[in-house]
Amino acid sequence: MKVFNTPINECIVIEPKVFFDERGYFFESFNERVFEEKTGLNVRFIQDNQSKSSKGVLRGLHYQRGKYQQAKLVRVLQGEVLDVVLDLRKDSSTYGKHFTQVLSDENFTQVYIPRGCAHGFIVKSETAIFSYKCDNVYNKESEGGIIYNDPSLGIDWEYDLNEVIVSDKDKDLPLFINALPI
Ligand SMILES: Cc1cn([C@H]2C[C@H](O)[C@@H](COP(=O)(O)OP(=O)(O)O[C@H]3O[C@@H](C)C(=O)[C@@H](O)[C@H]3O)O2)c(=O)[nH]c1=O
Repeated sequence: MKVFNTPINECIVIEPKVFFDERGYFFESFNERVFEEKTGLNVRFIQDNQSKSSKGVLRGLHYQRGKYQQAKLVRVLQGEVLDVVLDLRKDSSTYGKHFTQVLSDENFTQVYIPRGCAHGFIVKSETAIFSYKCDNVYNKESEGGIIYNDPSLGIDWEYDLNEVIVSDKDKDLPLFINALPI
């Protein structure tokens, strides 16, 4: 497993070691000991989530607030997405900055998203199955979000934004400047 820093503090890209043979492939998608050793992070993941989306579906940008903040370890089981992380930590030198990463069933790449960051993704393939671990439980009342097309963020989703499929909830999210505190 290889670990790479990103332009966002404590946000890490992980490339697992994949073993290919005549049957297909095998890899450890998460190993607590190796994760701790390579990242230096001590995170206890307690919830796993999975979603399936069609091409053009954009989910985000989402975060949970207060005592329900979540760190996430995200990856794609099938298909390809562009993943986006936005730093909302006012005390972070990368506050307001974002980072994008292609995640697919071919690159096996994972992104570790620290607490205090918003997260979203857009599906580039016909469908995509997205899977992620969280270090805190879901809490509806603690949800926060930022509108994906906020011009002040300048996120290049590498997709025609007139064609995206967004939930009603996500269409109503505020601009970054009006976002609820983390
Ligand atoms: C996130 C979540 C949702 N739900 C429910 C609430 C709702 O009825 C249904 C769908 O929820 P949403 O529309 O919020 O799902 P979705 O838009 O996929 O939300 C997710 O987006 C990505 C980008 C993230 O980073 C995740 O943390 C999460 O916020 O599932 C849970 O029961 N547990 C959970 O952990």
